[in-house]
Formats: sequence, structure tokens, C-alpha cells
Amino acid sequence: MEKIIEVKDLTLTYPGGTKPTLDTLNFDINRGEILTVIGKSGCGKSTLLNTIAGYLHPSSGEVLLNGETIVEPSWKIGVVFQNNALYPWLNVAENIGFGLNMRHFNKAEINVRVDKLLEQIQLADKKDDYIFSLSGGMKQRVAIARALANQPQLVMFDESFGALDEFTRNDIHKVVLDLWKSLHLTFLVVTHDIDEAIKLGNRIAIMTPDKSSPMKIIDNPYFNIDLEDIDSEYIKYKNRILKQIV
Ligand SMILES: Nc1ncnc2c1ncn2[C@@H]1O[C@H](COP(=O)(O)OP(=O)(O)OP(=O)(O)O)[C@@H](O)[C@H]1O
Repeated sequence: MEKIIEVKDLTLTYPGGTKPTLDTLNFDINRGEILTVIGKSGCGKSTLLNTIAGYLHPSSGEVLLNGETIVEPSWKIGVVFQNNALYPWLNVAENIGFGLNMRHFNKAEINVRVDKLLEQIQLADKKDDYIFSLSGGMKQRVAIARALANQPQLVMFDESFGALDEFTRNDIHKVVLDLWKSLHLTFLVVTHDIDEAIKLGNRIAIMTPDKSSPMKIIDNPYFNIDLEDIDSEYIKYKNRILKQIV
């Protein structure tokens, strides 16, 4: 397995904090996988994601992208937040192309990338619409397309689907999995929803309160499971994850 991200002895204590929020974490993200990260509220999931993104700096240890220490945010890592953070004064196409514009890509290249993504997120007909006119699910699809427009090496999702109703969330899960498959992407998905972690993750990283093993990564036999295939073995698997979180 080729590693895209290496987390080495990662420790982070917030200024003024008495104990580390992240304490000596060690794990890798493999190229082409979806790693979901699950853990109790406040265990440090967003802190971990923000550190990998380069928004926060480790107190000690490091995170490497393709063998190079991450020291600042870059287009190589895309992030989709829960509140989507889209620009209301730009239309859908302009939001998706925003990062490419900032990087001074030429207009023709931007249009090609944006149009392709609009097809993939099934919003080609909303290209010229402003953000306020979109539903919550559509906004998240635009946020995903905006993150993908830069063709990043890793895309991270920070509770990106938590505010959506169940039907919309199921639709978005399908969009995410289709994009991952067709574009051969690598995703890290932070969630507090165990079913979502199981649905979306090739592997599941469990952030535990166990100081000697703060991060346990397990294989997931139920990746992309259909709701109708949920059986008693699935429930047992889910409960085993739950027990390690609390
Ligand atoms: N900027 C900050 N300064 C100080 N402490 C912080 C800061 N951001 C987060 N924390 C603390 O760090 C801990 C981990 O927070 P974090 O948001 O990473 O957890 P989380 O697992 O993502 O939680 P949730 O699932 O509720 O979003 C919490 O105790 C939080 O209060």
C-alpha cells in the first residue's frame, strides 16, 4: 500500500491547555482509500483534520504528505466543512472555480474543470444560480466540487453531512462514493455517526479514550453496505465500535 499521509507521534496541546488534545497519534492514510474517523464529541477529530490540513501546527511530531512535512495549508489537500463555507456573492460555477481563479488558471481550463464537476455532482442546470437558492444538499455538493476542482491529493470531510436530513445524506453518500470511484481519490471523512463511518470507510479509525492506544484502525467489511443488507452481524460490528469510543 502506498502511503499518502503519514501521521507520526502527532501531539497537539492548545495554547493554555493543560493536557494534549492529540496525544502521540501514529497512523497512515493509503492512496486511494477512504478512511473514516469516528470518536466521541470533543475527542479531537476536527483538531486532527485541521492539523493534517496545515491550519494547526503540531506541538510535537509531524504529518507528512507524500513524504514531505506539512507546514501550511495548500491546494494539495481539500476540505469540505459542515457549514460548506460557500461565497454567497458568487454563483455555483464561480464558487467551484474559485480556487483555480486564485491560482491564476486560464479561463478555458477553469471552465472545463467546472463543467465536468457540475456533471458529476448532477448540478449542471444550476451553474448560474446563486448559493442562497440551493437546498442544503445541493450546497454540500457544490462545496465538494469546489474542493475537488483543485485536483487535490487528499480530500477531507469535517462532519460535512451532519446537518442534512437522512434522505439527503443518503444521496450525498452516493455522490461521494461515485466521485471517489470514478476519480480514484483519497478521502478522510470525520464523523460522529457510526453508520456513516461504516458506510463510507474502507477502513475506520476509532479515536478512543485509551491513552495507550488513542487511535485504532480497523478493516471494514461493510463498506458501502445497502440498508437492506443490515443484519445482526452488522449490529454486533457497530456495537464493537461503539464500545471502543466510550
Ligand atoms: N481553538 C481551540 N482552543 C482551545 N481548545 C480547543 C480549540 N478548539 C478545540 N478545542 C478543544 O479541543 C478538544 C477537541 O475539540 P475538537 O473540536 O477537535 O473535537 P471533535 O472530536 O471534533 O468534537 P465534535 O465531534 O464535537 O466536533 C475539545 O475539548 C475542544 O474544546
